[in-house]
Amino acid sequence: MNYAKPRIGLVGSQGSYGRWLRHFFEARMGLEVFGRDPSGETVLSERALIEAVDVLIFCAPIRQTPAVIQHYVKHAAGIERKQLWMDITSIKVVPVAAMLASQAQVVGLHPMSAAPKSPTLRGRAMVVCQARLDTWRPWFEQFLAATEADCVHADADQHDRIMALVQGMVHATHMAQGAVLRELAPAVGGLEGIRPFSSVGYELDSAVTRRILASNPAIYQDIQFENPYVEPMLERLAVHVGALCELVRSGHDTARQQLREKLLDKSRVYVGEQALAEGSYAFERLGYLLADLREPRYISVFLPLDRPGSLRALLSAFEQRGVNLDSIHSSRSAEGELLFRMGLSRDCDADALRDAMLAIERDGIGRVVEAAGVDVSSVNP
Ligand SMILES: NC(=O)c1ccc[n+]([C@@H]2O[C@H](COP(=O)([O-])OP(=O)(O)OC[C@H]3O[C@@H](n4cnc5c(N)ncnc54)[C@H](O)[C@@H]3O)[C@@H](O)[C@H]2O)c1
Ligand SMILES: O=C(O)C(=O)C[C@]1(C(=O)O)C=C[C@@H](O)C=C1
Repeated sequence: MNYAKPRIGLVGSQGSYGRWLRHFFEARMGLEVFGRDPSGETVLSERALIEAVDVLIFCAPIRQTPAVIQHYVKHAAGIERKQLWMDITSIKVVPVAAMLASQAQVVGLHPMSAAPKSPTLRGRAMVVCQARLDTWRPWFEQFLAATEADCVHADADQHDRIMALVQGMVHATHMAQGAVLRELAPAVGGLEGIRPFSSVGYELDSAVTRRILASNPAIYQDIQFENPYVEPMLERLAVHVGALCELVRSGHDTARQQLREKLLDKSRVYVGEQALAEGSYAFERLGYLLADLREPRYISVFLPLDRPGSLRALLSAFEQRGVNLDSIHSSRSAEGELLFRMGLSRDCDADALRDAMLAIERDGIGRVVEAAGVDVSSVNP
């Protein structure tokens, strides 16, 4: 076993996380990566893949993963004894138990986001279920540090119970919102007709719903069906929505009182004052952020030089020309490129802005990626 520079095997190497992990291990950790995937990477047989690697990672679809792992356990037949096997499945009990049937050391992982466009998992949580870890521990610690994820340790059962709430409940309620919108929105102008009426809450929920609908449907299907703690959660959800419907239908003052007690007062006490205040403030801050991002006058600039002072140089290009900025956010393009997005005040002078944009390009401060809401058509960055 090469504990210092292990060879990595990816089962499901052509999928969205498989491709991200390959790049991560090669570019961030300098490791050699081998893969197998029925859609496009079949040079190595299962057995040949196991023989070629020190660390094997399962990143296959949720529903298929337990059977895929069992298949690899059978093919390995003991040669995996000194290896480390891991998986990144959104469910943990069954895949981890399947890996434990091998003789390898075993860790279950669950990154709490889709494969990011960034090279690491910085700022995202990752659940770590250390099931059988011994000689691989030092390398494993290095690996976790390299991911830059906010790691939280749990056993597999605790993970699945918590995910019924963090994922099962959030996905279920938003899939239901999608279905209700599909049924009721057409009568009130459709989604475009509703948009100008948005509250912050609607905008946030609508973003979650659209994210789910835009993503791989198998993930959302499998999380509902494969996590055994989801069904009891759905029952509670149905009880509360059903009860609310009954209360509203009855329309009595006592029903109003019951709504307040059951769905507001009791939960308010449960959440506690401090968490309520923090959540309420987070909502307000997201509201300001959404307002800034909705601002129709803005420019987005990519700063190629990641070094102290480059933001100051950018800002001084505006300052020197008297261009007033309403907001500034570091953000990412849809392709994952780090950008500074600056909201421009309503009285922004187009000539001064054009001049600032030319200076940003000419002086090598940055690249203007987008300019909107002010006519700067004569600029040719
Ligand atoms: N996408 C997310 O948001 C996300 C987040 C965290 C964890 N995960 C987990 O990562 C895993 C992969 O998700 P993804 O988004 O990359 O899915 P994906 O569908 O993009 O990729 C899965 C890959 O597995 C391959 N595959 C199918 N059967 C296989 C087999 N028998 N052997 C080897 N490969 C096989 C498929 O061809 C596909 O390329 C899932 O278990 C999922 O729960 C996904
Ligand atoms: O789309 C995203 O970025 C997600 O966070 C996807 C999401 C989720 O919605 O919980 C979906 C499945 C994975 O197990 C982890 C995260």
